[in-house]
Amino acid sequence: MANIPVLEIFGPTIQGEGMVVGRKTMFVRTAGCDYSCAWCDSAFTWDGSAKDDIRQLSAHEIWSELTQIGGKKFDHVTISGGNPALIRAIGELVELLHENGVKVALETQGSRWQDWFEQIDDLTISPKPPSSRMETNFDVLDDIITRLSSKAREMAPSLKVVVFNEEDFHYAKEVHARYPDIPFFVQVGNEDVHTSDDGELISTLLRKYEDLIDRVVEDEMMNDVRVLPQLHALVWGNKRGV
Ligand SMILES: C[S@@+](CC[C@H](N)C(=O)[O-])C[C@H]1O[C@@H](n2cnc3c(N)ncnc32)[C@H](O)[C@@H]1O
Ligand SMILES: Nc1nc2[nH]cc(C(=O)O)c2c(=O)[nH]1
Ligand code: SF4
Ligand SMILES: [Mg+2]
Repeated sequence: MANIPVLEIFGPTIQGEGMVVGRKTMFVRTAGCDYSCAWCDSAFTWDGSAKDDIRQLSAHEIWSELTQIGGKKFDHVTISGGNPALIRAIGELVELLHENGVKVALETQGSRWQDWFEQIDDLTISPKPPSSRMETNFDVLDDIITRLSSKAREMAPSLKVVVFNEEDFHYAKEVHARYPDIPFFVQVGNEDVHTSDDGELISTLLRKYEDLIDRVVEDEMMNDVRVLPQLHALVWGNKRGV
């Protein structure tokens, strides 16, 4: 059985972002990313700083740890990273979770396709705006969206763009216009992913949330859009494992 590089397994907590915000869930965070976003809040997954903490686990070992930590207090698991879409073996984990009656969400940036995407219940694709200093390959993204849209399934993907500035907002509008039928979310960017001053961070994030709401409210191209903060950041700041 192929192994999966894992950095964190935690929960139950709530999904703090996007299409199933507020949903009680466990998290599995994989190691490794094909991007290096300037403002990544999980840079330890790819910058080498946590390389000694990476564990190569089988799907069964991950399931066993999920139940050890979460007991019977969960029926939903979110796989994030890093970019979990780099790892083919996650297909086995998705299958195992489903066999156990657990729903599965995925967080990925839309730079790589995996056949197991079609099995994901809540799939969030988060293409990266200019402030990240990453370049979106729209050929790849078009292909992913086409494949997911052509499936007559209950599962529908969503798009989530993090916005830090005017240029990012413009990028978000382009992405929404390109895929008008995909549920679209804009998310407040956290500019200070290292501070432990929760009070200061939370008031800044709430101010930025209001700014982002204002932008969306005033823009006729952004009518069918949801605006969200990272709920977990408002509750726990930059704390890891929540
Ligand atoms: C750490 S990423 C891991 C999954 C995948 N690599 C991706 O980027 O979609 C999880 C989510 O956090 C978002 N994110 C990362 N850093 C952020 C920050 N500083 N502020 C707001 N959202 C951030 C990403 O855009 C993504 O939607
Ligand atoms: N509570 C909580 N919600 C989240 N939504 C996306 C997360 C991520 O890091 O991918 C995340 C996370 O790390 N914690
Ligand atoms: S794609 Fe996701 S994990 Fe990778 S660097 Fe960007 S935000 Fe971080
Ligand atoms: Mg996070």
